[in-house]
Order: sequence, then structure tokens, then C-alpha cells
Amino acid sequence: MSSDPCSFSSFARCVTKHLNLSLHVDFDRRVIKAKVELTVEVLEDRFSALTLDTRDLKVISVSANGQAATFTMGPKHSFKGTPLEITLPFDLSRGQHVIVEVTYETSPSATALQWLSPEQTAGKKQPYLFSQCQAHHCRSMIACQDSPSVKHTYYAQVSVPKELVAVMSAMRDGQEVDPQDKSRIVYKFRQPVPMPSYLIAIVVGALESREIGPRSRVWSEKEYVDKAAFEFSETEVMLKTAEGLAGPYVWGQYDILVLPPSFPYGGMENPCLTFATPTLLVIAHEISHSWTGNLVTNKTWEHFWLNEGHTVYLERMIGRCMESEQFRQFKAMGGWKDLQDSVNTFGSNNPLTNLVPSLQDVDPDDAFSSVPYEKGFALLYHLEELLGGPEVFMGFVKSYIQMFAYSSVTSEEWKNYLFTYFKDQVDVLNKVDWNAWMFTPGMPPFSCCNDTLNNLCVSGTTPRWPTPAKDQDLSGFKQSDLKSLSSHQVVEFLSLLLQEDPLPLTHVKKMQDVYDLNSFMNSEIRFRWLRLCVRSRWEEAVPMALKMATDQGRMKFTRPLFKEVFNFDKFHDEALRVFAAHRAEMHPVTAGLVAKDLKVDAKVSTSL
Ligand SMILES: CC/C=C\C/C=C\C[C@@H](O)/C=C/C=C/C=C\[C@@H](O)CCCC(=O)O
Ligand SMILES: [Zn+2]
Repeated sequence: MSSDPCSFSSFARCVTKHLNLSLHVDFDRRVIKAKVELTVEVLEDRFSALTLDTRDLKVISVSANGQAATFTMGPKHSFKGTPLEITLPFDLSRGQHVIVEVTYETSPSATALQWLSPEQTAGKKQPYLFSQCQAHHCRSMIACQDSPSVKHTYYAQVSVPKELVAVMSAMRDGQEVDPQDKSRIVYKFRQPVPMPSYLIAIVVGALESREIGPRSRVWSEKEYVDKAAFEFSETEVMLKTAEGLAGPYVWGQYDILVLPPSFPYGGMENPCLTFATPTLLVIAHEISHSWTGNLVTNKTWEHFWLNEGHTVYLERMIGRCMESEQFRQFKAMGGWKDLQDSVNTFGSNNPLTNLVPSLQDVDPDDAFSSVPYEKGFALLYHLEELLGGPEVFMGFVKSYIQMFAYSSVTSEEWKNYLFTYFKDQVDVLNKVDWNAWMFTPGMPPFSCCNDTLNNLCVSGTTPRWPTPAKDQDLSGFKQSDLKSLSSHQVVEFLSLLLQEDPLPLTHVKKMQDVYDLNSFMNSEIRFRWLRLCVRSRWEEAVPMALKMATDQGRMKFTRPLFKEVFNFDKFHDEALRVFAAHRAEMHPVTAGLVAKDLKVDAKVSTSL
């Protein structure tokens, strides 16, 4: 088994098969009092010690098969956490199982958890808790082998105040009054499909749900639930389309939970219960993860492109089935621009722009970008063109899913299977510059995508976009320009402008006069428009940009908006001041990354 640079756990010597969790959610102290029983399979003889991942956990006791076990906490690592080294009171042989029980408490600053006060919720009356474990944060909630190379089932019992509801990334398995405390309810969950620790998820809040399909409900605070049910009404059609492409959906239920806007990502593919924020407009990506990522999983975070590149490929194939091939091409072109932006932001020589980067001593949160998504998609799209088109290549993707379902894979294993599947076209595959694609930074060795897709979108199949004005001639802007464009096209129009040098201030003002972009509430449009305005040094846009950066917490929007304002000299200090004012209520990971982006440490930010 290969090693995982992001985990201390000894998964070469033993692997977890099942977790049994008892969680007591304490909103007053902002901690979870917990017990986890890990059923561990031993992989070697004379086995008597194992290491689990933890981060900021207060470990109270450890036992093995009911007997007390000794444990020590190793040195704390900045992002990997603290190894929990356990010595068993007996030896085991290869093939035997042991139940290791750890009793512990989480920290109020656990990186997987955000605790919201009632004021931070839509209902304003009850507190709220949610988790986000990807990539390496599960260890701050559960002592476990926190590596995507290890897959296990889980059962959980969660005690919460009776006014609240708990849901998890699992099938709901009933509820009862907490036998220890009649003012609480214990919610029970079972996840019978083996999955990696990063997909364990929990939410506790004043939740309601509505049925949106034969295997789907939407959950949220009651203030959002009917709107959410309407927005995600296409879920079953998308699930069926995905099943037609990728094979049966194995997770039973497919529910969607709409979180408060501080959730750091647009969506998260937690099994049985996709997490979404109000800024996530389409669910096809998260549905696709049910096959690529959740069923076939990257073995370490260095192979994250296997999760995300295939998911983007499948998401766009769903778009192809439900809309058209042109729509797929259009989305692919948008993705190419996102890739160019990430390469520009990181720098084209930065090894983190490799499709398969080394994450030795690299915090996965620092490495995260569009690269695994869009360089991954570009490779698959390139292979599709070389090997016979979308139907032929989707056949490979489906077969890859069947081959590696319920396991975790490396890029090398994926490539070997590609060569096996296309054994009659090995000469074609040998012409691909694999080293350039996988292990070389910068844009991929692939030029046709940009031009082909650009031509398709700018001419013929979609209305002509307004050309960015370079001189003082502003008569090119007409109110009718945007009228005939879909919201997807407005997004791409603004993305093109963002790739140019900043527009003169007169031009963005004229755009506002003509198009009234300030009034657009679609977050993908608003985000790009406000960036464009701040880049053009339009002072009036600064408060709107900072408001968007703090009203919601999706890192894709919040981080660049803070950075744009920070880079506007006159408002540099204002960016710092607003960040300091909001930091305490931000998600811990978002707050940490914005602090790095704005080059502030804890001391500076709290003293402002
Ligand atoms: C190349 C390796 C880079 C990163 C390793 C993996 C994960 C890093 C991490 O920080 C966690 C990411 C979680 C993402 C969750 C959902 C995304 O798909 C959402 C994408 C952004 C958005 O739409 O808001
Ligand atoms: Zn994804």
C-alpha cells in the first residue's frame, strides 16, 4: 500500500472496517462528547500497536476488546494534527480483528466544525452545527484512520437537544428520547456502504424537510425549505440520467441539505446527503460524485484529480444528455478559463499546478484550486477526442467505475486500466505526453480546446458577446447585449473580461449604466462583476464586494473578493478591518485561508 503524506495512521499494518459512533452534541460548550469504536482488521503478524489521526481532541481513555489500552499523544503537527499512539494489551495475527474504543471530546475550535449562534441562522432562535471533513479535518471530529485509502461502514447515535434535528451522511435509522436525558433526542444513522472518513458528515439545527423525489428529500431551516424544494426539483431526472451513464446508484437515499451561507464550499458530496449552499445552482456535480469520488476514491489527496476530473467529466456528460453537446462544450470552455486563472494565481511554474502534485509537507487546503477539476477534465476530454468520442470514452469511465468501485486508486492504477481498456489503441495512448500532463506545472500540452471551444461559443451557436472595449468608444455597449444571453453566457462574458487588463473606470461605469449589473443576484455573475469593478478601482463597488465576501462564506467567492479589495491600495486597510470584524463568526478554515491571503496573523487581525 502506498503512503499518505497527510495521515499519521498506520494503515499499512491495519485497516478500519467499521466505526460505531456515539456523539453527544453540547451547544453550550461547543464540543462533541464522543465515543468511537473502530473495528480494525490486522494486516500483519505480532501486531500490538496502532496509530490514529486526531486534531485538537481531548482523549480520555482507550480500550481494546474491552481491556484498557495504553496511549500517548505524539507531537502536534501544524495541519496533520496529533498522532494517537495506542499499545494493545495483547498481540494479534494477520487477519484478526480488534475493536478499539476511544472516548474523547472535540475542541471548540475543531477545524471540521462550525458552530453557529442563533443570530447566525435564518430562524434566529436555535443554534446550528455543521461539519466539513474533506480533506483532512475528520480527525478533529473523530479519532480515526483519516486517509481516503481506508474505507469503512459506520453506525452513529447522536444526542441533541429535543428542539433540534440531526442528519448525517447515512441512512436515517430512527430516533428515540435520550435515555440519559429526557430533554434530548438520540438520532440514529447507518451507512452500510464502505466509504472514506472524509465523507462522514453531521448537521444539527432546526431542520425541516420536503420530499422532492422517490429517493430524495431536501433539508434546511424552514425559512429556506420550500424555495430549496423548488430549486432542486430536477434531482430525480439528474439521478436517472447519471445512472444511465455510470451505472446503478448504490447509496439508497439521495437527500440534499441546504446549509447556511457560511459553508465554505458550494457543495459537498456527502453520501446519502449532499451538502449545498444557497449559492450552488446546479446539483449535477454532487450527484456525479456518487460514482466518482464516493464509490471510486482517490487513494491520497495527491490523486484528487481522479475524484474531481472524472466528476466534472460526468457532470458535463449529464449536461450533454439534459441540454446539448454545445452546452457541454460551452461549460468546458468556462472550465478552461478557470484553469487559466488558477495557473495564473499559483504561477505557471508552481508544482501545485501539476495534475498529480506532491503533497509532502503541503496542507491540502493550501493546495486546493481548479487545477484538479479542470486539468483533470481537460485530460479526459483530450483522451475522448483521441480515442473515439464521448460515447466511446464514457464507456471507459463506466468500466473504470465498475472495476474500482468500493476501493481507492492512484493515478498510476487509473492509467494502467486505461491502457488495458483501450488495448487496441495503445499506439494512440503512447503518443500522449503523460509526464507533461501529470507531473509538469502550468497549462496542459493541449491547444485545440481553447480555440475550438471559443469559436463554438463566440460565434454561431450562441448570441455574439459584446467585445471588451479597448478604446474610448463606448457606443458598443447596448442594453440589448445581455438581454439575449443566458445566465451561463453572462458568467462567461464577465470571465473573459476578467482575463483582460482591467477596464478603464469609465467603461465599468458605462456597463453599469447600460446593463445594471449591480442588481444581478446570481452569485456567479455578481462575484465576477464586483471583481471587475474593484479591479477597475471603482470605489463604490468596494462595500458591495466586502458585503458579498462576508454575507456568504463560499471560499470560491470570499477569498478572491477579499484579495481584490486588499490589492486596491486605498482600501487595503478596509479589507483588513472588515476581515478582523467578521473573523470570529467565519468558518475556521475560511478564516485561516483569508488570513493567509491577506498576510495577517492572529495578533494583527484581532488588534485592528
Ligand atoms: C491537488 C490536491 C488539492 C487538494 C486536496 C484535496 C482537498 C482539499 C480541500 O481543501 C478540500 C476541498 C473540499 C471541497 C469540497 C467541495 C468542492 O468540490 C467545491 C468546489 C468549490 C466550490 O464550488 O465552492
Ligand atoms: Zn467535486
